[in-house]
Amino acid sequence: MNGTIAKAACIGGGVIGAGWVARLILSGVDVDVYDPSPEAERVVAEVLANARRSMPRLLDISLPLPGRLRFASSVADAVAGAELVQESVPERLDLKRSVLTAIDAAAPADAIIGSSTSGLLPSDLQQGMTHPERLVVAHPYNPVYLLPLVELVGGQVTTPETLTRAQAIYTALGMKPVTIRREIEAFVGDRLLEALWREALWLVHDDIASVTEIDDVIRYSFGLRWAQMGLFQTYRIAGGEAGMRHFLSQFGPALKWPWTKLMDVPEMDEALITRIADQSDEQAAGLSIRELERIRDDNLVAIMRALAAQQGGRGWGAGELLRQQEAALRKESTAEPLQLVSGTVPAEWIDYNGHMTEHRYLEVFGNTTDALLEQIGVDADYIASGRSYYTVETHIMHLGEARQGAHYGTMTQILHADDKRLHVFHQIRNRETGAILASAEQMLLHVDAKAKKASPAAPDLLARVTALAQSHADMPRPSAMGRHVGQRSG
Ligand SMILES: NC(=O)C1=CN([C@@H]2O[C@H](COP(=O)(O)OP(=O)(O)OC[C@H]3O[C@@H](n4cnc5c(N)ncnc54)[C@H](O)[C@@H]3O)[C@@H](O)[C@H]2O)C=CC1
Ligand SMILES: C[N+](C)(C)CC(=O)CC(=O)[O-]
Repeated sequence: MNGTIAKAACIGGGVIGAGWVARLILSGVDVDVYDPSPEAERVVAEVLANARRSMPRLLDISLPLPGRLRFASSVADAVAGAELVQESVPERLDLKRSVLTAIDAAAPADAIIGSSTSGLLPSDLQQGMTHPERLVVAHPYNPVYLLPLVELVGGQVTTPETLTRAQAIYTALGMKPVTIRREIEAFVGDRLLEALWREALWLVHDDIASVTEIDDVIRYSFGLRWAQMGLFQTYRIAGGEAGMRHFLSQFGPALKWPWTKLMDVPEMDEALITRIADQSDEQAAGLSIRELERIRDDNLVAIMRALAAQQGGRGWGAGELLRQQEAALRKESTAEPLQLVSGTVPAEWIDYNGHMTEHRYLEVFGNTTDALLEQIGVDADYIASGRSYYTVETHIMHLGEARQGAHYGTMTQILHADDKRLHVFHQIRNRETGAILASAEQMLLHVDAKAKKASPAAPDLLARVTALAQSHADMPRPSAMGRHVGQRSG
């Protein structure tokens, strides 16, 4: 089922609601927001600015053109025409019931209603709704515009069709929906986080460790492990060659030892609050929330892009999801020439002249060629069969400057393809101004990597690349085609 939607409504535009707005807008969905707070527009604008800065850097392909953002005057005004309504008001059952009832009364009959609740039961939220069958808990993780998980939890009267439709909608937003089999308070993620949080509070309460020391224990060890393998797979490995069964037999008894105070939680009195807050202030070292958010976002993008580069470029974990999202976006891209790679010029690409340095252009063109090869079927399996393409010639022309933060996109035209040669013309353009920043004419040769010599491409691959070349045959030939270095223009 195709879950692409055109319009959504976000009721509540705080930390999480604004994150939903950002993910939806940058996924090309029009969003109406309703939030009575006078601060809502500012908060949404600041979170959206963070998302515009980071979300495009996750992928090597352009995100869809952004949707339209509008602030509505009421719930009814916001939900008109919405296919998805995402509720993100404060975690109070009475307030959520009241808001969900108002949404239910005004939303289109086929709209899905998702609640961002961190732990309230969907069956409790459904009380009082006229159409409770369309309510599903859709619990995200902060920042919503970068972390892909959304826990889907149905209530007693949520229909299977609602869950299926919700899966498709959130998947189309580039997310990883995980449907929890039975409702339980705090679902899965927050129950696990709550266990860790309670223990951490005791450690601070009993002055065993400070907030910084606890955070360092997490981020220099299992925090890194959990970013790519979770808990069980990590412990399977920890069991050595005998695997999980050995791990359980060896470490199972520890579960009976008094290692934990989990069944208890320290009194959150003023003394403990002050101690935690003071230590947290010291840990923040003067950085504002927005500065910490940008550091967090840069780190998350780097981790997820690193995961996307694993397994021969097929990706692992959250990185594999990024590759799947890129493939889905490429299928939607009917534009000619091919738009294969996009991104935002990061600070580390800027040289002493204050603009994007030259080798980064070759990096972008190289990524573009890789994306083209992936699209025509030169994937890990094809390469494992001992065949590939080598780039044998590149002529790059620098036509404009790219400054830090510039949003760029590539365009690729196939100039010629035969059984051994693939002649392409890439361009990098500024996606906001349309200015062409650079071009690269490349000749690729299909090779038998074992014999180290040119060889004919596999018939099905040749058919695909020939068809692509034919679809580009009517495009105007680039004026720079065939130029040599130093040739006068005109
Ligand atoms: N902060 C977090 O890390 C996460 C929070 N959540 C859940 O998301 C929901 C919202 O939490 P936050 O965004 O953190 O809270 P928040 O306090 O940052 O935002 C709540 C927003 O709701 C607005 N609001 C209050 N009454 C409203 C009404 N009647 N109609 C429309 N808007 C109204 C407020 O003005 C505020 O902007 C909660 O259910 C929370 O458990 C879920 C995942 C993570
Ligand atoms: C603290 N919290 C319960 C609101 C956290 C969540 O619900 C999920 C998250 O983003 O950690």
